[in-house]
Amino acid sequence: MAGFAGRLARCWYSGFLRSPLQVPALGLHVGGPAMQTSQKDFNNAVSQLKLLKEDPGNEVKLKLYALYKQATEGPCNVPKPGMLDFINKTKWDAWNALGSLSKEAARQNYVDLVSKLSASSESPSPEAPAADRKQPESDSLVVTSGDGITTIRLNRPTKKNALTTQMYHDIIAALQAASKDESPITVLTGSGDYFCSGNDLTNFTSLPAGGPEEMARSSAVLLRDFVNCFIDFPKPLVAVVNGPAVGISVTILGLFDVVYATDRATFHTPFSHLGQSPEGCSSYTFPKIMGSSKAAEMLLFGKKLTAQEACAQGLVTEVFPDSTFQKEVWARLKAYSKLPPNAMRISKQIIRDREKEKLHAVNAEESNVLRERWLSDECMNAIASFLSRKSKL
Ligand SMILES: CCCC/C=C/CC(=O)SCCNC(=O)CCNC(=O)[C@H](O)C(C)(C)COP(=O)(O)OP(=O)(O)OC[C@H]1O[C@@H](n2cnc3c(N)ncnc32)[C@H](O)[C@@H]1OP(=O)(O)O
Repeated sequence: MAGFAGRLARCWYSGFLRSPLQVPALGLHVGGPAMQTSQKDFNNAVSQLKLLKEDPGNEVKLKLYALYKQATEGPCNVPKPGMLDFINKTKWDAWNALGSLSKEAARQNYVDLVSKLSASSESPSPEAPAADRKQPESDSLVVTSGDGITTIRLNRPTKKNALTTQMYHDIIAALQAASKDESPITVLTGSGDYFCSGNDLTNFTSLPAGGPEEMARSSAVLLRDFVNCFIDFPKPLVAVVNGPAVGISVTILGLFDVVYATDRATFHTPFSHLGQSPEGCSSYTFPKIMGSSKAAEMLLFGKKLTAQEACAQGLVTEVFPDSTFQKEVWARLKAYSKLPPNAMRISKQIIRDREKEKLHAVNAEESNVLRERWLSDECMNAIASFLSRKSKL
């Protein structure tokens, strides 16, 4: 709570929402006779917001921001921030989208929203955490164990399973727990039609107090820690690639033991398009797996591979028809999970251990290079462009 309240106190929020049209689309009051919210109710709601136990997420915070500005200052009449100032531009867009909504209606909507948030943050969690496993902090990751398999499922299908900062932390924790649990095999997969669309590009818009440099520094540390967990994972690690994969969800595949893919999957690392550079040890594993020129076509030019192509180049172990993918893959993994677990661990160790030191060094170097890249104009422009919906990769 201290973190969230602290951030609110600092300025309210530095997050992001792409479409300003979502604000009026949320069923908020637009005027009419039932406006009875007093200034006191509004002030109480402002104070109540600081007591929320959970961060309500960027979209809600943006809505709150717009309503607060409309309630206190009326319709937006300040100049629109420049195109590259994308955080302030998005805040401006959200406020501006409220149009001529009256101050009273904005106050009412603000109070209603805070009251809804307070009620949901007080209700008990519907699922008790499993006794033997710390559950992920967010619903965007689901970890289950059964039939000798621990499954880590990316569960943010409406955002194509893009990885939020919280999800990186949750995956690290899930891998650490899985490395010690009873299941002989660990699987990473996704919910919905995508495996994963890579790093959530809005991660870069929540600027900490230390500004972009601090954001780049902490992201580089997080990236290094995240990838290290894959390098060090001691048991058979299998990717069940249920759909297209982008960015870091492709690069880390070089650190998996086996990769099964549906024939709908594609593999795409648009780093140059984003003004970024390779991570996940791909600058080392991809040339080893597919040869340097095929690796360069993916990592430099962002060539998108079909599942069949990725299989031909050794990144994917086997491709299955989408109609039978889940059935075939899980049946096979269930059978593999009955093999003697110690033999599998030791075999993995002997295959992977001599590479570990090199992989850690590569990971550290890639993370450092990316730290610089994230501060470059090329990268900032590419992210601004994605967020303002001008480009799709
Ligand atoms: C701290 C560690 C940092 C590690 C760094 C890693 C580098 C990378 O991973 S680079 C790769 C980053 N990923 C991308 O550039 C992909 C961006 N997304 C897209 O190009 C497209 O969304 C898509 C091709 C993946 C899917 O296109 P499609 O038309 O099918 O669906 P959309 O309408 O675009 O997407 C639905 C929904 O999901 C949001 N979304 C998808 N991917 C991302 C993402 N990576 N970051 C943030 N949001 C994403 C998309 O904006 C849509 O949201 P709305 O419904 O709210 O508009």
